[in-house]
Amino acid sequence: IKNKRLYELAEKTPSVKDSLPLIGVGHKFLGATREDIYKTLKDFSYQSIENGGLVKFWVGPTLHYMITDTEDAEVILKSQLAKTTAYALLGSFIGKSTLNAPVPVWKYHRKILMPAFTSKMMESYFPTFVAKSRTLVEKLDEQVNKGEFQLFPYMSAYELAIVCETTFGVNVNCQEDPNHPFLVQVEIMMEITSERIFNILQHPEWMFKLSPQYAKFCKARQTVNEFILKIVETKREEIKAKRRTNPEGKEIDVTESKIPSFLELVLNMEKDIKYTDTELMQELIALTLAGTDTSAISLSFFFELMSKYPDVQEKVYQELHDVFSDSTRSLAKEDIPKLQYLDRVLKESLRLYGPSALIARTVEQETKLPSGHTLPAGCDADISIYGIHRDPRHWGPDAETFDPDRFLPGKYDNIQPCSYLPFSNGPRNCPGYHFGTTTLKIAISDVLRKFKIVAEPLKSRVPNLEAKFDILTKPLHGVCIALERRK
Ligand code: HEM
Repeated sequence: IKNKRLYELAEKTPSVKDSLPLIGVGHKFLGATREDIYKTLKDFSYQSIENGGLVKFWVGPTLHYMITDTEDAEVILKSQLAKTTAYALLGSFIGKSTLNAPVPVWKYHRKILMPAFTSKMMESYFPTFVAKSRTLVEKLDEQVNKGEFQLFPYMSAYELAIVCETTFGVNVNCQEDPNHPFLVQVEIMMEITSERIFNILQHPEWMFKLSPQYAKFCKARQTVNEFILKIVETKREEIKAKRRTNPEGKEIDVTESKIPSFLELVLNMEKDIKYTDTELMQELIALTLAGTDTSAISLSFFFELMSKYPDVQEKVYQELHDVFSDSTRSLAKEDIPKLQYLDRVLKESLRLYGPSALIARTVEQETKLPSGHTLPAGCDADISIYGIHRDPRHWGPDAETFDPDRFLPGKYDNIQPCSYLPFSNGPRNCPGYHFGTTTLKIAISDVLRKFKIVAEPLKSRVPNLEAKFDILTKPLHGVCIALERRK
């Protein structure tokens, strides 16, 4: 009786195929591998496109809508800010932080976080981005002419080094070891949690505790927590050492002239900011996850595409050569607008293989959508970025084709705002957009000037790269490429 309205409205929308009474599509997820989950979500996205942008499915008692209509997506992303149970499960390691917190907590966290992403901060981060990219090139150089190797760990270590030094103000030397324990253990937690999201039997904490993965999860969480706590302690000590008492007996920070990192800002204002030690640790883990994995995946898919399409790689290289000539200097801020082709290739790579294939919101108030459908309060609205980025209505009949020139000025100008969503949209969009794209462009410009990325080229312009659902979309078997040094 309580859910009468929900059932009434659900009846009005077509369902995905193969839905069963009571369990809905639960059977498709139970015991499924992360590759199977990715395939099922892809399949639902295509069914949503075929149905004009919206399709429903039940996972047990929870009603979901898979949305690929861009105007509907915009309304949801701008009006519904609460995240779903799936994000709450991330709470086992990030508590209630910016990424997944309920709306009132999120508002507070986001306000504290945003000063770390101003353009002044971005400028202050630039030298760190460049230094870490140089180290990345040095590390990759060790792999030249040694055959195929896994690229992803190098990309993760590069992005982790950047996040730690810029937002925490600490150099963690993780590029020395691409299999850094923090990165390995974070991956384990993400794997276990993504399987848990689609296994409703493991949603209650006590059931999860009985599962065989729980011990492995706890061990991984401990390593990650210790890594972050050590950073906080190091920083606290540094700040203490730099504080002096002025003649009026007031404590002053002698590092005032330097732009403080996010962590320094928080620790300097500890009396005003209401974070407990655990909350601060969890917020930092969330920030590290949000900043490291997304960018590392984006870079890995980008380089994989370059290995599959050598002609595109060559054009990127030619453009870099036109801008830098034979100089070995790194990218400067002023070079970015000159690299128009690189920008198009990166946009196209993020369209087809962005790290977020799906974002979800809980619909808290009944919402009428521009398409005419009404979503009931209490359902989950799943915005399929995967589907929106491949919908022929926005991207034409060749939507699946890898074609950077679809982003040429003139062609791209008329695209609707929510047709391109690698960084989401609305108040809970990605605050790290500039940060992320700048780290990507610096690494790409350094790596592609120094090396040719080699793998078996693809004959088809439809890449069909294999992927899996690990909360984010990751390459199924990593990215295996070889490197040749350019003359
Ligand atoms: C290519 C790189 C990146 C991509 C594609 C990306 C994508 C996204 C997307 C799609 C969301 C929305 C998630 C959702 O609604 O469920 C998001 C949120 C977020 N991202 Fe990024 N991101 C990237 C880099 C970064 C970086 C470098 C940082 C920080 C250093 C960052 C910090 C965050 C945070 C804190 C949120 C949560 C925002 C909120 O809920 O208010 N991201 N990102």
